[in-house]
Amino acid sequence: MKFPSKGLYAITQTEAKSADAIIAEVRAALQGGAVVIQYRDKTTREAQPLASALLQECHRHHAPLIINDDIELAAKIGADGVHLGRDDGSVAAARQLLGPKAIIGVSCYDDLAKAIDMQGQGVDYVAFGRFFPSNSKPLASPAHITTLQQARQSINIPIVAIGGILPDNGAQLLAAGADLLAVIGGVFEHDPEQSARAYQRLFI
Ligand SMILES: Cc1ncc(COP(=O)(O)OP(=O)(O)O)c(N)n1
Ligand SMILES: Cc1ncsc1CCOP(=O)(O)O
Repeated sequence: MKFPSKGLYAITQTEAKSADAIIAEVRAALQGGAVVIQYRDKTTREAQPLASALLQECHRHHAPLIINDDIELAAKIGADGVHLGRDDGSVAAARQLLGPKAIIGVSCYDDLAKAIDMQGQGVDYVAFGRFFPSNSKPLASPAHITTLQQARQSINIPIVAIGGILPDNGAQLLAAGADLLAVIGGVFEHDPEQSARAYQRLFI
């Protein structure tokens, strides 16, 4: 499945939630208009059954499921792609295991040179952030809106912004050059369907 060129990229919140609750929340976010889902699980639960159920749910809504960190899990369940951070393995390894059609995204934090390098390595999107303080990842280091503006000039794959993004602070990131807004708390700490709708209105 192709990575969307714009829209809400919703990332699961998994701590202290049952698999059924996570599936129901993801379904609601998709109904509200999320165009991509990322399964991000820092718990010790057995990931494969939940990730497979989320993949089915995503495909019912024609949205790709991206697996955070874990290339092997993505391969095992046939996910649409993987998101790689600093310590999560190379783009080449992911491409080799997942194949030419897989979506590969990378965290570039506040580093435009890295994003340009990653684009050259054939990734499908680059992500910058965090732009605002994030309860979901309080120690994430800050990125500057000027980085998004510069990225817009030199990057021609989708640009994702992340970190503390709410319906009322997201528009400035889109104006600066982001194509997609990646969100955990703003969607999953509230009514996910209504929240997703509020983000979706930023893209109309
Ligand atoms: C879309 C998107 N952007 C950035 C991140 C952060 O990834 P990473 O730096 O690997 O940190 P963790 O998410 O693993 O804590 C992301 N997950 N998704
Ligand atoms: C995973 C990650 N990386 C940088 S900020 C962040 C968390 C984003 O979550 P929220 O939308 O709740 O701030």
